Amino acid sequence: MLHTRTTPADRRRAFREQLASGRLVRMPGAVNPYSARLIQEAGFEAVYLSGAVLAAELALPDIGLTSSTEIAARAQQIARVTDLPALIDADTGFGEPMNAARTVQLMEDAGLAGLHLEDQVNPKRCGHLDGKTLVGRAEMVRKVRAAVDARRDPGFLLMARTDARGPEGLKEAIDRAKAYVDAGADAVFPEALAHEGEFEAFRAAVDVPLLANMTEFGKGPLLDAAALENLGYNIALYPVTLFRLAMGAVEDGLRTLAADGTQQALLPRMQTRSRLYDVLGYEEYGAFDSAVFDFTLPPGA
Ligand SMILES: C[C@](O)(C(=O)O)[C@H](CC(=O)O)C(=O)O
Ligand SMILES: [Mg+2]
Repeated sequence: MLHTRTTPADRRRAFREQLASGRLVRMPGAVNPYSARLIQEAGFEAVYLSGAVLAAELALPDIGLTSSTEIAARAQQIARVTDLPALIDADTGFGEPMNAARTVQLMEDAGLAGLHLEDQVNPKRCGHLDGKTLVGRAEMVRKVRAAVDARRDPGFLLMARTDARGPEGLKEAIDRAKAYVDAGADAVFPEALAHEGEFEAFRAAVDVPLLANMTEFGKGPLLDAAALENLGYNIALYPVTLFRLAMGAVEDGLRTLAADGTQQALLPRMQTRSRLYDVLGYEEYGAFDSAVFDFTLPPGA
């Protein structure tokens, strides 16, 4: 009811334990606080806050237009309603190393379990597009060091993402990942690996927990959870999956509503009123005031 019963420290500890367990952490991207509760209820281990989704929900492309304070505010709303650890996509850290340092503290304060920073220049782009440009390795190392220095809770996970595979090849991606780990990154996100063999090579070369980005319509294969666990990956990321599903349903629904002049045909595809109230824990609010839950819903509602 109302909010989570766990503290950010509890969730950071749980996340570290999950990553050390050798079991795959399945991490769908939330589209809003409500969907974070659905992710938890469906039995997933962690929640992601995707930069692409945070931008798209503001009807913006994923090119680094959102600000750190803007996404921290959204992150706090999401972290507040789930007991799952939440990892946020902090893009390039929103500027120079000192901006990345401030971003770390904002995300700690938002109650998240960790963040990732990537080595693209600004304006950045989706990691699965062509034409990416990277900052120099030394500059990204400075950014990672600044993030590590700024972190106040050692439980907060700092993940480095390298976008090098596309523009510079697998070897450069591995070398950069190692440099970022030496600079203090706790985990690595190798973006846009092309096939299973590359996932394997990356795992063999890098010693820290690894994230596998299973984004749809991208450059890589959609490996299933069993395959990723066998490959030794620690996190399976489904960053934009719920957003794409939800928006697909919204578009279909709008077409039907416009064509039929009524939403009658859509009812079987809708979440019902009673299911909505279940997810919200509506009934439990009667513990504060019995008058808030003293009604019955009609059958089928
Ligand atoms: C993971 C990602 O950074 C995101 O913002 O969710 C994106 C996902 C996408 O655009 O499909 C990325 O891979 O760059
Ligand atoms: Mg992103």
